Amino acid sequence: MPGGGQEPGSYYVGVDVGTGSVRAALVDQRGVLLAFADQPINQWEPQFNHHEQSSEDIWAACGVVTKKVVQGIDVNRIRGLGFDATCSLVVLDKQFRPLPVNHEGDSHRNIIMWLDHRAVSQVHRINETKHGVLQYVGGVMSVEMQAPKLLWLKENLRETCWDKAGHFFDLPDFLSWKATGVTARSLCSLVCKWTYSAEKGWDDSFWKLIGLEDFVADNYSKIGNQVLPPGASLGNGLTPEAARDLGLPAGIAVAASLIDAHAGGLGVIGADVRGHGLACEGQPVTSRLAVICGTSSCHMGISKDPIFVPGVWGPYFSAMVPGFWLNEGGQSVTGKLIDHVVRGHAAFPELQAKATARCQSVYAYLNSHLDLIKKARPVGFLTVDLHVWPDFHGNRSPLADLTLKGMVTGLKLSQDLDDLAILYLATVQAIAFGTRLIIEALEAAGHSLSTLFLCGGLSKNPLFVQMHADITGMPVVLSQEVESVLVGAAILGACASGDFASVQMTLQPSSQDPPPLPDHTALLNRTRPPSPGGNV
Ligand SMILES: Nc1ncnc2c1ncn2[C@@H]1O[C@H](COP(=O)(O)OP(=O)(O)O)[C@@H](O)[C@H]1O
Ligand SMILES: O=C(CO)[C@H](O)[C@H](O)COP(=O)(O)O
Repeated sequence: MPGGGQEPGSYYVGVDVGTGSVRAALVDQRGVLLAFADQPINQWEPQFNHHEQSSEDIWAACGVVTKKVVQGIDVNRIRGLGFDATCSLVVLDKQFRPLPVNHEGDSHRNIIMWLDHRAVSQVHRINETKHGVLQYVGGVMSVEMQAPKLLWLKENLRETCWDKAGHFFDLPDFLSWKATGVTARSLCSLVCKWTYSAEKGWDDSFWKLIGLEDFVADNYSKIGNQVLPPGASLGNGLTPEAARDLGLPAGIAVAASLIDAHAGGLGVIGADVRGHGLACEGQPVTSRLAVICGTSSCHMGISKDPIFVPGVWGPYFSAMVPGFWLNEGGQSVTGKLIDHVVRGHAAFPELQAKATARCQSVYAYLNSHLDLIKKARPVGFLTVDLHVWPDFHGNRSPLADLTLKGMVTGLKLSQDLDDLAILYLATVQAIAFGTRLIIEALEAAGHSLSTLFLCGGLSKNPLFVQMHADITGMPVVLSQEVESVLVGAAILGACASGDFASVQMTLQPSSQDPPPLPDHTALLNRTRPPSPGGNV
């Protein structure tokens, strides 16, 4: 992190709220991760395509992990705190108490999760308006964004939720409010999920046209009328109450947040790759595509000028890297799809027993099993007769069609461990081909990409990484620090503390010591796609 005026020995805390768990890290001023903790979080699926969480559960999990990562250190050296989270919708009443987002009236479940697809009719009507704001979400609004979910609440839970609601937050903004009492929203969440424009603000005509004129009438106080760039310092920092909840000192700087994919993008896209002979070395940062792979995969490409890519979210100005436009491609289920396919297979109990006996994860076992059965052929050739279409939860990009479903062709009557391993491989390949389609759409619209930077839980799977390199034909860079999303969150805390002037400063590779944050080393993988044997 060049040019930082930080005190020696300063620490920053990053908190990352993913779909399945909350993670925290203690990071030093060089971007080195000193401590890590995670804690699973609850999810409810009361009916098909309804996915809910609890903001109280999530806040409690934040406290568990932050207390763990600061154990045994001098907490007075902690200078800043940053949050990132999934782009789920949190609903609170006028006194900031949770409100139910379900027909059961269970106010503990007050979050409509990002992957919830209940608002199909609402998003269809929004897209039929062809309003100008849709140009900035790839031409088609996704059912996973907030406007259709808000309309669903108004049309379906008028008395129990809508009429009582005082505050609708994106989850990253809920966390920064909970920590500071400041209701300001991050430019990242409002631009990417709520149709806010960094240049023009809210568009009254959009909200009136879709039947949510209520927000215009109260000057957007329920969805945010104070907007700050990610990394900006909020109010007087951590409140005494939040400090007790999190086990951190009151008054430390707290940053305006980022969505999780954007924190991951920030954590990897500025990596210092000098000396590895990569195509992107010496090239502008716009030649890099960050791919954040967890429950979903998000493909983050930046540009100096706006690029309109049909079916790819954005262009969003300053939503991830200040001063740059962002296009965000995505696949709604990737980690979740692999888990679904593997766990649902008849041979899964056998796989689990064998992996446990070897003290391995099921994925490490499957990867070594594929090595055994590939015989003399490269692993990619095992799927010549088995193909997966991976849109089990619709297609986010570039087809932007939520009605699409998954498909498998080439099934046989046998269901043994070999079959499971090959189906798993075909699924991973199908996901990688989905990434290739997104890259092709980005490049057709004007992006010029040469290198992938992967992070997130799936980037710990060597087969997933290798298939992405093979199928896209691009080198893949993995960060030395595997928890790059958390490094992104900690960067926010470092900026809010004033130790670093801007988020952008942390991205400039420099020859000075200490090295830029994050402290990356490139791990390279360059292979060409196999011509036969490709999946799909
Ligand atoms: N070591 C690993 N090997 C293979 N897959 C992994 C590994 N670690 C995590 N994953 C996969 O990554 C996905 C979760 O990634 P994560 O970034 O934790 O998700 P989220 O942020 O959505 O909670 C899961 O599908 C999980 O199976
Ligand atoms: O829409 C997104 C980012 O814009 C993400 O898909 C969503 O936030 C979930 O992320 P994850 O898969 O890491 O849990």
